[in-house]
Amino acid sequence: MSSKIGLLLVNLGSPDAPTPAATRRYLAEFLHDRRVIDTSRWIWCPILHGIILRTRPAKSAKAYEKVWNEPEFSNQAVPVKLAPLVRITGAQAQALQEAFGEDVQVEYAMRYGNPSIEAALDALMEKGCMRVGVLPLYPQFAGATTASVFDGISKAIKARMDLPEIRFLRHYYDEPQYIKALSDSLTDHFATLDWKPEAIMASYHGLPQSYVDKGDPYQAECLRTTELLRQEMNVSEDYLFTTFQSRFGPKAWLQPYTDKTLEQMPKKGVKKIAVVMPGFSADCLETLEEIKLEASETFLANGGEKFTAVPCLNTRPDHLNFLKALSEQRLLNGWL
Ligand SMILES: C=CC1=C(C)c2cc3[nH]c(cc4nc(cc5[nH]c(cc1n2)c(C)c5CCC(=O)O)C(CCC(=O)O)=C4C)c(C)c3C=C
Ligand SMILES: [Fe+2]
Ligand SMILES: [Fe+2]
Repeated sequence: MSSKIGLLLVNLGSPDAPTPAATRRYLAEFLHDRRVIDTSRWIWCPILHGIILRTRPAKSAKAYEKVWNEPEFSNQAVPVKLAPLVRITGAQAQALQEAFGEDVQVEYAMRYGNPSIEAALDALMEKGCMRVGVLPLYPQFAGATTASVFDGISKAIKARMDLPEIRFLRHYYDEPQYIKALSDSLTDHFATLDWKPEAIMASYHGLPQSYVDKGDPYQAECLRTTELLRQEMNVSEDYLFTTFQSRFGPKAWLQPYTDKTLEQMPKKGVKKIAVVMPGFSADCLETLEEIKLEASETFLANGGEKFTAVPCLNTRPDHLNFLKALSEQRLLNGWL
């Protein structure tokens, strides 16, 4: 007898509330993941417990507070009291559920915090889904994100006597429909401006350089994403280029750094810039606070005149159509 089919969307996760206590719980789970921080626990745990978890939660909670209700949604069932990333991922899951109808049960989960992977898998199995496709919502593969979702799935099913059949998507950075949606999102966003960007910065979340040196394909996939977008838009390397944001700690991360590049651009004659963030499938702290609020200030304080952050693909119809086709073709094929 054929069982029901489940689709599980997974993204990174956020605190349950923009408070120091909730942010501390979230950061403690996140920053204990060896895929995220590979330093020996003898060295890392004293730093994490003694310094980071004492200082960063209050600072991060303030940052979350600034963007908690952004972007505003008017007509969705997912409550506004959730963080932007969780809310948008919930809205994506809801839209995909409506698009699939009875054929596929769609749930969403966060790698850290709530709703947990365990709860989402429980929900799918309770609905009788013994075939589950897992779609990590990271276009580019990284050990710290995609592989960590794989670990999260393994951990969630560890104590189960019975398992569903599970398929896992590794990345989708080079899918033509994704590149086209990015390009169209730029066109649509530029149509809302009364000025024309002189350059577009494609800013991706950073990663320690050492992870790439040990074989992580993330940097190459980010560079290729920008190249494909450049081809789609028919623009030059000077006009559309890659940088890496969200550096954490004293080690070298992937370069060029987004903030340092923004400081230099006005001196090089670029005074009007747009930033697109193709590595984020939903707006979150790193796009709304770090780029839309902080990076724009950096650019303007250094002689820039106009700055705009392009919204992530979020619940754009072309993004949802793409995620549906991607799931059908690369996860659920032969099951439907
Ligand atoms: C400390 C190491 C970190 C690595 C390595 C890292 C990789 C990485 N992260 C994302 C995507 C997101 N990260 C987000 C927040 C965030 N990231 C780190 C640290 C690392 N990320 C921290 C400590 C935080 C929390 C916020 C803070 O205190 O600064 C988010 C947003 C979460 C939200 O709630 O909105 C995303 C998304 C990728 C893609 C990646 C590697 C490629
Ligand atoms: Fe610890
Ligand atoms: Fe991160």
